[in-house]
Parts: sequence; C-alpha cells; structure tokens
Amino acid sequence: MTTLTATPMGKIPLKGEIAAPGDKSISHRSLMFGALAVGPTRITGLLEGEDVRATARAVAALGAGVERTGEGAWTVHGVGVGGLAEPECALDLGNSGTGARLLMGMVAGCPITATFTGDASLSRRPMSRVIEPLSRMGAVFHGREGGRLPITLTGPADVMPIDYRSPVASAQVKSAVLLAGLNAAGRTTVREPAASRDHTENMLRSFGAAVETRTEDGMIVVTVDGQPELAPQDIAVPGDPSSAAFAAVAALILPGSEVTIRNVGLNPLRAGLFEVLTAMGGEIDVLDRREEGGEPVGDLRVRGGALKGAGAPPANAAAMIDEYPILCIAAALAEGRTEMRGIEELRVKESDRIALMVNGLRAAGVEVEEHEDGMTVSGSGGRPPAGGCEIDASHDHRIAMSFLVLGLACAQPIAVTGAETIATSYPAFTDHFARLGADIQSR
Ligand SMILES: O=C(O)C1=C[C@@H](OP(=O)(O)O)[C@@H](O)[C@H](O)C1
Ligand SMILES: C=C(OP(=O)(O)O)C(=O)O
Repeated sequence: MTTLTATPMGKIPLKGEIAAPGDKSISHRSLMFGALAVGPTRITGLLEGEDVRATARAVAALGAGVERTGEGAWTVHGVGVGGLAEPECALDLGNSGTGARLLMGMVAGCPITATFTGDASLSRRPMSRVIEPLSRMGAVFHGREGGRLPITLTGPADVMPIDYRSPVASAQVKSAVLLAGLNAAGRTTVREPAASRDHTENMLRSFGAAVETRTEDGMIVVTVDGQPELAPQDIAVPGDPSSAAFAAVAALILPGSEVTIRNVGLNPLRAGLFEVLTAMGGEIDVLDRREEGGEPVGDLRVRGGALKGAGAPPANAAAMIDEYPILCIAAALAEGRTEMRGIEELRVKESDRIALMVNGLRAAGVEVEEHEDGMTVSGSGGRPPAGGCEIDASHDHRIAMSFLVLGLACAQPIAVTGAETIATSYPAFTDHFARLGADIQSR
C-alpha cells in the first residue's frame, strides 16, 4: 500500500505548465466503439490509467484486436456490432464503474455469456441501474443480492429495442442502454431527467450511427437506430477536465501561483467546475480555444488569489459530478460558505464521497456540515487549515488527490494511505505536481 504525503507550501506559489492527461470517459469509449466498428480504429492520447487498461483487456477478451503502438497510441481492430465473442475468462474491470456498466450494455446486445468482476469498491456499487433496463431488452443476469458484482450476464438471441425512462441523470446508464440498442432491430430511446455527459452520442455519430437528441417534457431524450455498420475512426483523445481540476484548484488556493494546463476538454457537460470556481472569484483564463477530436478544448491559465464561497447550482451537478471532492478543497480556503446540494449520486461512486469528504475535512480542521444530498463547507478565508492528519483513500482516486491538494495549503502535512488508487485515472499526478513545484512524495 502506498502512502503519499503532501508538504505544506507555506508562501511558495505553484508555477509552470502541464498537459492534462487523456480524458478517461473518452478513452474507455474509444476502445469500446473501436471494438464495435469494422476495421482498425487508431487512437492517440489515450489515458493509460488502470481503469482504461482494464477496458482494453476486456474488449480484447471479447474478440477485438487491441495493440499498443506507442505512448498513448493504440489501434483497435473491431469485430462489428453484434460480432463480440464469448470471453473465456471473467472480465475484471478493477475500480471502474464506466468500464463495467458500458461493457454490460455491449455484452447484453450479443448472444454471449460473460462474467463481470471488480475490486472491493466496484463490488459495492449498484449495478441494478443497468440490470433493470438491460433485462427489459432480454438480457439475463445472475449476481449478488442488490445487483452487486460479480455478475454473470447472458445476452438474448435478439435484443429488443426499448424506450427507457432513467430515474437518474447518468451517462453510464444512458450509454449501457444505447450500446445494447445498437444491436437491436429498431430504435432504442433513453430519457433522462437532466443532461449527463454526451460523449457516447457524439462519438457514435462520428462512427456513423444515427443518434438523435431532443428535449421532451423537461427530459433529455436520446435515440439510436439499431444495427448500423460502424466505420473505424482516427481519434485524438482530448485532455480530461476532471484531472485538470486538481492542478487548477491547487493554483487557485496558493496565492501568487500561475499555472497553465494545456489541452483541457471543455465540453459544456463536463466543465461545470470551472464556472463555479470563476463565480468564486477564481482567475481562470481559457487560452487558444479550439476543437480536438470533435470536442471543444483550451489551455487554462490559472492564477492564485482570494476566493469567496458560492453556491454550486444543483441543476449543473451532472456537468461536474466528479469534481465535488476537489470543489470542497477550494471551498475550504474560500471566504464564507459554499453549499453543495442535489448530489446524492456522490454516495455511490468509488466511495461515499460525501461521507469521506466531510470526515476528512473535519480531521484537517475545516468546518463542514453534512446533508443527505450534499454538504456545506465553511471556508477559512485563505488562512491555512490545521492539516496534520492521515486520510484513507478508500479505493477512491478523487478522494486521494483532493486531500493531497488540501495538504499543500495546510499548516501541517496531510498523508493519504492507499494512494495507489490515483493510478486508475491520473498516473502522472505526482510527476505533474512536482513539475509545478509541489512536494507530494511517498514516505
Ligand atoms: O460515462 C462516464 O464516462 C462517466 C459517468 C459518470 O458516472 P454516472 O453515469 O454514474 O453519473 C461519472 O461519474 C464517471 O466518472 C464517468
Ligand atoms: C466515478 C468515477 O469513475 P467510474 O464511475 O468510472 O468508476 C470517477 O472517475 O470519479
């Protein structure tokens, strides 16, 4: 088990430039959709974190040819929609909810049987949210009580198109149903209560599928026409805003810092955190706004200074769902209160992120109130919180990275145990922070 310790920076600012690592959501999808196309899909900038590597192994076990040709450069030789082979071994998706749920959708669309496993965290997470719609499409599941992994799934001979009203705004649920629907004869529809990230829709369109999105009765409605032939693509994966968030917040809370993060994906359904940080008074400039692989990207120049507490509007929660832990750290240093509500989904991520943030912030001397659906942080107005605590990452990369960033701004160091989980989404995290002048080391 790795323990990382963040040493307080005192009055020393962060300076320098890093490039955001490849987007995790788009990396998973590049491998999966490449596997469903006919012919070779070439990917550059793939995130080579543990979660995405687990997906690469899974699509290879399902019959696709998967080849690493250089750093972040991969080629997937697809087998076509409906062409997946039955894997000989269980598919181990490690820590990855995205990998497990999207692949369940792909397998449910084919007449094959596959067993899904994962680590202790993934085995606690609810899979019933995909089991329910995929069962309606004809798939049969055997799993643990409450729809937990390990789960064995058999897809039907003819998967049925459905019109599914999802109770949660979840890109994983939406994508699982659309992926099963790809092999159905007819049109599959998913309705969600708020817009979740739209990478599946955008990427499937570029692979040649007919995907439509509209708003109806206040719901976001997405349809896919089944049984297309998907054409292989060249994909340049943009940088991950969810990973860029850590250096951005670190720069904001350390006065005098000036950090540039290159190639950050700025899809509006992902960039909610940067809007909230700007509303808190954070100085974030977007330089060289451009398009990369069909997604808006830009370079972020972030300067440290005083922040003030602000509300994080629940209506935008889906556009920053993975960024609440690091928003809590910005809030901890801001002047005044930051209320975060409507985020009960955080309780079923890699950990119960509300409970872990509340307990960890209190251990570091930050005042915070817990709500069933969120938390309210009372900031220190820039004064260093006490720190001097040890945080168990609990198999959650975002908890680990958030408390290490807090440690940089505290009076005493913060140590994070189980920090190897950071490699699931951001293997270069400690290197990047060292490059900016921070001392986060194994000790
Ligand atoms: O589809 C995706 O790539 C993801 C969707 C989100 O999960 P939910 O669909 O559960 O909201 C997010 O938290 C996760 O990190 C990645
Ligand atoms: C929730 C996350 O990922 P996943 O659901 O894929 O495990 C995350 O990366 O914060």
